[in-house]
Amino acid sequence: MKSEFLAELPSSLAVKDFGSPRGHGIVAETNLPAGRKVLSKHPTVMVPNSDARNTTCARCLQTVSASGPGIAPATVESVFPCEDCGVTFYCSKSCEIIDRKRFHQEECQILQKLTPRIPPTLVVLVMRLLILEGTHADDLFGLKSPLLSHLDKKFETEEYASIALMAKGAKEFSGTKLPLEGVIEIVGKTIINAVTVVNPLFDSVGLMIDGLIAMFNHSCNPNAFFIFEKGKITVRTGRKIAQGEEICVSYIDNTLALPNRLKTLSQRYFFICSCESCLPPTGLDTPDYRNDFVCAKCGSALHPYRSQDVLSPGFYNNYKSCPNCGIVFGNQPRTIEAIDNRISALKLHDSSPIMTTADADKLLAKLALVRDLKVVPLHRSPFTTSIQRLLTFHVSQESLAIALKLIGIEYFYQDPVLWPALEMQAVRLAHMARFSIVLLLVMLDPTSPQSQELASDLPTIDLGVCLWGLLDVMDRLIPRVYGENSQFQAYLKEQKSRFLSFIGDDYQGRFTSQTLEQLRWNAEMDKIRKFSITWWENL
Ligand SMILES: C[S@@+](CC[C@H](N)C(=O)[O-])C[C@H]1O[C@@H](n2cnc3c(N)ncnc32)[C@H](O)[C@@H]1O
Repeated sequence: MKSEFLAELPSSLAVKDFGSPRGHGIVAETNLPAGRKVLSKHPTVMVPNSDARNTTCARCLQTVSASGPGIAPATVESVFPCEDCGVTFYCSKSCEIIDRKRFHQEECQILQKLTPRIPPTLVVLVMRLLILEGTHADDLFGLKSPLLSHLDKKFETEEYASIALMAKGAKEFSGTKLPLEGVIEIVGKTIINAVTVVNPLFDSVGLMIDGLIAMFNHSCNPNAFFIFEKGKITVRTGRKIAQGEEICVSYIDNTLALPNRLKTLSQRYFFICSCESCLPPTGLDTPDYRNDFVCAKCGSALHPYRSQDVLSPGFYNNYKSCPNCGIVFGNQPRTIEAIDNRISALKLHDSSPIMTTADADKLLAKLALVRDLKVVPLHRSPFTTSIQRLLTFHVSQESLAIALKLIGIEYFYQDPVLWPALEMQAVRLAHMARFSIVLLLVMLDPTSPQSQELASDLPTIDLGVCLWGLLDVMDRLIPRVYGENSQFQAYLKEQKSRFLSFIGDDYQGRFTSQTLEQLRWNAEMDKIRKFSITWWENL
């Protein structure tokens, strides 16, 4: 496979053709240890989310604050608008000059005409690709290469109609000379190959596309992950990878149970996953806890969903009775299929992407109904995904009391089951960071109604010890996950000094001179666990 963008592939990696339907992927050319940076580059094209353009630099996607004041790590002090269009913002003159040269010169005129109706993020991304297409003969981002677009599968579907519509818009706005079919192909490739850019707390800040990065295939049990800092995307190994092994990342929320993952991947990326977590069992598998249910009678875990043909109606048949207490689940209502149907009928994620307090309350009430089925463990979807959504909402609203309750569920009942090893889990770090920030906000403003509510519910807890322990554990983990001198580490240090200056000189020694064991960190944290689970059980 020859393409300009492949020139940037380091010698420790190679492109391999796996044939149809998987296509190309990246394999290790040497043994790689866990935590190794395997690739780091500025993506070919990035765009900030449309609703965050005025807080995000269009060139490097660093933000003033991504979601909610005081919560998300602000990676730049300020951004300023382009003087001509006023729509695109930059963090520095150098970002503006580079961006203007590559895209914005042309894009600026388009945006001036379109203001105030700025197209959706994906269309802006495609317009930027079209600008590059018009100015570079080389195949900079793999558009002329065999990158998959899956247009054949979408033809005559609703998705195809919406792709054609987006392509029409992008063609018209950009004034490209490419025929419509060519633009449709680019939109198709963009949908399959674009990557969501997130900050260290996993809030989405924009979209990017890059030919080389697009070569990484998906696994529901990935051995590598992406991180984004200072305008660059970096691929790091999450565990040891042997020479010849494929390097895969996860495209989706991989806390989902198998049927939900398959559905998401086929709807969003148009493929049936062939990773080890989705393939038929080998007989040597360890249980995949994401697929668990619980026997309502005896409470023991059931590990279903390892079947020859996961998409057939017979898929659920191997779980008709509890292997522990022997109770026969019968035809209804407790077969796994029936449970899944009841959960789907609740339409948990029917609400619009913008959540309101009423939506959040409704979602929580529906989750209580799922809890009452007594067969879905807390670490299984839909709890994982829904609790994430609720947390993002409540943290952005600074509803700290409910946020802390939800965080307790996530931290004590979901993460340790789904990601038992703390090391190399960017997602666990993100959750710990969010946990620590919520605690810090409660402590910084003890007179707020939210803090008062927590103080009356948790009168005997030492929040300072809980917070200090989290910061301490993260301090040790961040360099392994993000590498040395990361922005995330600097952000964490800032939080540590905020905390230390808040408690004052007289008390600092208590924290800095004692181990977490001496501080009885686990015992204090356990109070948050009990507080959360009691709230959840009585919801
Ligand atoms: C971002 S591209 C990855 C590069 C792609 N293999 C290619 O040759 O262009 C995503 C596409 O690769 C394929 N793919 C990625 N991961 C896969 C997996 N685990 N199982 C099957 N196909 C996969 C799917 O066709 C998917 O839509």
